[in-house]
Amino acid sequence: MSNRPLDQLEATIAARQAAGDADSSYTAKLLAGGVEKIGRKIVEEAAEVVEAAGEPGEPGREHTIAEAGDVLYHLMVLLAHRQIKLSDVESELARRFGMSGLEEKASRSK
Ligand SMILES: N=c1c2ncn([C@@H]3O[C@H](COP(=O)(O)OP(=O)(O)OP(=O)(O)O)[C@@H](O)[C@H]3O)c2ncn1[C@@H]1O[C@H](COP(=O)(O)O)[C@@H](O)[C@H]1O
Repeated sequence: MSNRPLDQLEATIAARQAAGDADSSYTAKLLAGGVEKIGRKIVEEAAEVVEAAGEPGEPGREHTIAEAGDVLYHLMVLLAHRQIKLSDVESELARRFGMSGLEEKASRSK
């Protein structure tokens, strides 16, 4: 098993999903709320990371790291809810390598 923190977090989320004990696990509680509850948290945390990124200096940088952690965690819970693996998202990102974001946007409007 990989010791990459994102892989370890994915495994923990999967274990909480399997146990389904919303009384002892925040992850299980979120999962029980479905797309609506998880999505609300992602939107909330996304706004917080953007706000933190606008804060100056090292405190702002540290705050941004903490809020980015919250966004990634909640996004991973949403992926687990939809039975999507981190590797599925990585494959999608790898597929885009070498493709300019501007070119991709232009190809969509053709
Ligand atoms: N990485 C995280 C993580 N990041 C953030 N959070 C939680 O996300 C919530 C952030 O929401 P807020 O700051 O808005 O706090 P809140 O107001 O209490 O949240 P709400 O009740 O409004 O949803 C807090 O409760 C945090 O504790 C996380 N909860 C869990 N994990 C990971 O998931 C693992 C399993 O956690 P449990 O499922 O709780 O056992 C943990 O060991 C961690 O590794």
